[in-house]
Amino acid sequence: MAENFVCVQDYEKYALSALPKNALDYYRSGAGAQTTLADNEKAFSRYKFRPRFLRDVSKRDLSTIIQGEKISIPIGISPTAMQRMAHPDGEIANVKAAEAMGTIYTLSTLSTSSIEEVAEAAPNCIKWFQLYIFRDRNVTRNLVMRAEKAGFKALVLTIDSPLFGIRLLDVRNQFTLPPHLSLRNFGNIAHSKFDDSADGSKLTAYVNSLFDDTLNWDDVKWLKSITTLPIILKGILTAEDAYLAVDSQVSGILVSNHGARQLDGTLASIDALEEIVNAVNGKLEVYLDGGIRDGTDVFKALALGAKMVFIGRPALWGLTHNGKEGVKKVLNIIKNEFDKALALCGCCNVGDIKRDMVVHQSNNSKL
Ligand SMILES: Cc1cc2nc3c(=O)[nH]c(=O)nc-3n(C[C@H](O)[C@H](O)[C@H](O)COP(=O)(O)O)c2cc1C
Ligand SMILES: CCCCCCC(=O)C(=O)O
Repeated sequence: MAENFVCVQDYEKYALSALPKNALDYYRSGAGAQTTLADNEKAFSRYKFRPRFLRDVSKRDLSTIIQGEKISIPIGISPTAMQRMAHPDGEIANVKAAEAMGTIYTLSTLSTSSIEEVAEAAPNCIKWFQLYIFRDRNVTRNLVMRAEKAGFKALVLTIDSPLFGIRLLDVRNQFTLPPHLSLRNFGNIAHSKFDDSADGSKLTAYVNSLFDDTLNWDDVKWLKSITTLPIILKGILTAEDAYLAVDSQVSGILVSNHGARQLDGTLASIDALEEIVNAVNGKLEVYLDGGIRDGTDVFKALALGAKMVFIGRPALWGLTHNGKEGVKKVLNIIKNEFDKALALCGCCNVGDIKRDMVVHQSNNSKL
């Protein structure tokens, strides 16, 4: 019963019991030994609050401005591929939930609903389109043109995936897309299906055959030259790359380790955040995803300098339970927890959140 679901973990537990193994393992797994997967969540608990009191927190406002657009909560949806494995309505349910909550939805290139279907389902949602760069640049160019035409407001270029991370569960399961589903952005062309004769994960074979592992900063320039949409670089984990992002005049950085699915052993994304925030020094907006499971995590990320956060798996768990309503409920749970954390730290809005309201447990004398 959804009424008994009071936290993200309740939805996760349900998904673990309800999803077929092929889909569940694909959604939940991380790369290699999955140390970063665990750390993405655990790392948040190493940051402690320094709450302020006696500040009248009776009137609160959770809204914020992102890329010039007002959103109701600083919690959006990150791109996750193939959402119809979780629920028959897949991306359509997810984007409608984001629309109902007044926040941003990011559609994956590898979606099981097309750009146009998603745009039509939620015309009032602020939608971003996540891009992978294909060897055949015309494929990517065509996706960009379609996203622009369909009213998407930004392009999220994933830079951490020139090739596919090793996810052992997918290799063992020989992961593939169920036969009734396809990658809907590619119509009937070969790109819409995996090659089932390949060994191991069929997604690995797909990516290796079509994605461009020569991806480099010139491709960012190229992308800028073919679009007027703001470009967000997803996957930056170091100050060095953050400086290059500023130089390349993109509009934002999403600090992310791809939900720990690409390279095991990177920093948890919350631990990488501050170095990047300091490097960009306000020259572009910085966001974070990875391991957000609770509204207190949202507060900590904002205190460390993120303008907003995004969730990947929690939305998939909500979707698995009951489509749009499940995702809405997950967003509402995190929203409510964030609202309480805000008030209990002495803040009325996101602008009140200050760096010194959070301290790393290893560093509590050096604020
Ligand atoms: C099942 C799954 C599929 C994903 N697919 C994509 C994708 O297509 N493009 C992309 O840039 N990131 C993808 N990601 C990474 C997410 O955008 C995001 O970075 C990550 O899920 C955030 O971590 P979280 O799941 O702990 O919230 C995927 C993640 C998962 C779990
Ligand atoms: C090169 C990585 C492509 C992975 C495609 C989907 C995705 O991002 C994920 O499974 O994670």
